Parts: sequence; C-alpha cells; structure tokens
Amino acid sequence: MAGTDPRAFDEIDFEADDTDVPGGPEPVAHDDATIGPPSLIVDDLHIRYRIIGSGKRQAVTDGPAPGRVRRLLNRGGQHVGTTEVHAVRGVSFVAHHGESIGIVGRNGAGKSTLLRAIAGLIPPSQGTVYVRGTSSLLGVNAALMGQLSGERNIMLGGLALGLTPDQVRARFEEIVEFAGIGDFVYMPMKAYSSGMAARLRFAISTAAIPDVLMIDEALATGDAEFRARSSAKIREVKEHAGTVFLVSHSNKAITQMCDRAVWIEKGVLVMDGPSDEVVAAYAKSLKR
Ligand SMILES: Nc1ncnc2c1ncn2[C@@H]1O[C@H](COP(=O)(O)OP(=O)(O)OP(=O)(O)O)[C@@H](O)[C@H]1O
Repeated sequence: MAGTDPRAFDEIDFEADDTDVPGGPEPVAHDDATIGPPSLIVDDLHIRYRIIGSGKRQAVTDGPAPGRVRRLLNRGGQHVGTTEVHAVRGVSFVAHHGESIGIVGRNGAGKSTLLRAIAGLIPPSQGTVYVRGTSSLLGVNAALMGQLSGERNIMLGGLALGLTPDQVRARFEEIVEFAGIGDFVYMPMKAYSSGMAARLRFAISTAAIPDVLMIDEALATGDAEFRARSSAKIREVKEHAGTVFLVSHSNKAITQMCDRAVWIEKGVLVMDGPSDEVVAAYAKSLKR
C-alpha cells in the first residue's frame, strides 16, 4: 500500500541493506565506521502531480466575446483538461543513521518533491517511504495558525516536532531570539510580516533534533545565517546519529557537508555513491 507509515517500520528487518530493495541502485560502500542501521527506506517511490487546466495558451485575440461564451456553454459536460506531471519515477534507496546525503540534479529534476515525500508532506502515488523515528523538513514542518500568538505557535510547533512542553519552554527564548520577532511573539501571527512568519517557522523547526533532518536550499530564507544555522544543525543531527538530506545547487556545499549523494534526473535516480564521485559525474554531465 502506498503511504508513509512509521508504524510499519517496526516490522522491518533492520538487517536489510541496499540490495534488499528491488530495482534499487548498487549498494554504496561506506568506509565510515559510524554509519548505523537503516533509518529510512524509499521503495519504488512515484509522485505524480495533477494540474487542473488544459495547459494550452489562449490566443490573445480570444476575449469574452458572446461567440466565445456560447462555445464554452456548448461544451456541455466536457471536463477541463488535467495535466499530469510524473515528478518522481520509481526511486529506491536506503539511508542509514549517521549518514548525510546530498541530492543533486538539474532544475525540475524532482529533488524538492523527493524531499517533501520523504518528509511525509506529499503522499506517494505509488511505492512506500519508511522512516524510523521523527523526520523534519527544516523551515516547513511547523504548520502555524494565524489566529494564535507566536508564543502559542511555538508551543504547538514544538510539540508537533516531538518536544515535551518543558523542552519547548526551555528553548522558548532561543527561538524568539533567532526569529528576531521581539514582543511580536505575543501578538497573533496574522499580524506578522511574511518575513517574520518565515523566520519564526524556521526557528521553531530548528528547535528539535529529529532523527531524519531534511534541508532544501530552495526554502532558504536567502541569507548567510540560514547556511550557518543549517551547517550547525547538520553537525548536531549527525552527532546524535541522525540522518541528514540536503538539496542544494551548490556542488561545494554537497561535497563539504555530505558523505553520500544521490543524483536525480527527470525523476529517476541515476547515481548513488560517495558525494565527491556523484558530484563529479553530475558536473561533467552539465558540461555536455
Ligand atoms: N505542486 C506542484 N504541482 C505541479 N507540478 C509540480 C509541483 N511541484 C513541482 N512540480 C513539477 O514537478 C517537477 C519536479 O519539481 P521539483 O520542484 O521537485 O524539482 P527540483 O529538482 O527541486 O527543481 P529546482 O532545482 O528547480 O528547485 C517539475 O516538473 C515541476 O514543475
């Protein structure tokens, strides 16, 4: 059955390795003795987006003329066309505790979609994602409520990330300071600027140390602080034997921060291995 089902993970043979996934890539050789058992299994994952609308461009001369209205009415019963985007096509791999994995690929390759599916934000159209423990997509997971104050949202967001109320209270000052929202924290969030809301969401999501952390640079708040905070978070998660995924267009960031990388092209996993080797092959393909 398609779906992200954390409970089902308990039933999995954790002695499984990369070769156990049918159709999966070649196993990755790890010299690193700190790599632990599997933390996440992606098995034949497909994600399809359905877009309502024909996708056809209307001619500029097409206006709301009576003839056109009549033609529309005369369509009687016809559905507006839907277009399907098959963004992730049968991706399979196994990630382990203590690994940091970069995801590389051209624009529109499916990197963010893959990450969102792993985070459980998009249901698989086919295939399964098994995650052991908590997972968090940095800056996105906290679903905040506009009518509640920042203070209440910090508590809700922290609880959603698996923190206890005492842990949230202990980190409250740090979150407010990092978000830079001052006394606005006591105001309803609908009174915040979009930048303030984004910073608070990001600050909440960095408060917990998840077992699987996902960072998408496309979601970066655009500043150097995001990078610094991301690197610090990656180190923290790895120290706690967690797994980190990083989507970045910076090959340097991938090789510096990740030991392993997967290369996605048109939704298909084309290479999985040590980050320097994958990045080199990907960079070569861009020159072709
Ligand atoms: N919400 C959506 N609805 C419909 N199509 C989408 C949606 N999100 C992404 N897509 C499409 O899915 C494909 C993969 O997009 P995705 O954002 O995952 O790629 P990406 O590799 O992260 O790209 P980039 O590097 O440009 O951020 C693209 O064709 C994109 O247009």
